Amino acid sequence: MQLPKNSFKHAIHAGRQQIGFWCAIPSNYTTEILATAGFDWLLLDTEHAPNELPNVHSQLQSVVGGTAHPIVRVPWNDSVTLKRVLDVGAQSVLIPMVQSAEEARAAVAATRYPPHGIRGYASASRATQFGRIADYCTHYADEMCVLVQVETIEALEKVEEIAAVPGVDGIFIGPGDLSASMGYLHQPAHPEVVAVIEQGIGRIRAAGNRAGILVGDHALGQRYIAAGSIFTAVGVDAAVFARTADGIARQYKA
Ligand SMILES: O=C(O)C(=O)C[C@H](O)[C@@H](O)CO
Repeated sequence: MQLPKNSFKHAIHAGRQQIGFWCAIPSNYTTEILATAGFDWLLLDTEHAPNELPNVHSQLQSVVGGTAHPIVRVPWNDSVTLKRVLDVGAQSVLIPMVQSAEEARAAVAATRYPPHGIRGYASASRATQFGRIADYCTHYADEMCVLVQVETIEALEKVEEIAAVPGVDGIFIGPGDLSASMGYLHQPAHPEVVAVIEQGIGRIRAAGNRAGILVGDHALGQRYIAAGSIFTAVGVDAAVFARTADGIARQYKA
């Protein structure tokens, strides 16, 4: 068997915009619906969603055949969690709250086998198609995509150093946590936050790395894409479901 190509990684390295959607609902059923909606990538969240590894496994199965490449967000920059998520077949990971180049190096090391890192070896994991991908250990890193989240003002100050860490394929600016760190909790679209995000995207690009963001609003999405965001999540399933349900209920219950 062949190691699957990571369409998302190759696209962002080639400068092709990747439009994504955030799966906060921990369900293989909703993930399957979204995987065939036309997005380029889906974020399977285990940081802020009640989601565990067996369910991530079924979400990864549910996207096969769709258009969207799955990216798993781990709850923390933790080598054990990353090892388990990679073993179950994730080729792309998003790692929250990376505050320095040292933490970014630790994140990359957790995804690489020795001598390049500390990932533990498993002979028959789903990642290797149960041992059927004969050259997995030779080529896995070519198809591995490591995205780190920069989401505080302190981390943004060091973004060039983080961007220079080998193996960091992209830097996602977390607008919610960044706004909180700026004193604007729950105001990710505050003009000062938006200005800092636009500058951050520009600095990541200027440093030769790739920037990503999450927006809940089309105009802001266009603005960040214009600023240089190359992987852009444009909605969150739980929020879309809640707002749509609220609207339908209001039509009858107002
Ligand atoms: O800081 C942020 O913003 C993020 O990291 C995204 C959030 O976790 C959230 O808005 C996704 O629902």
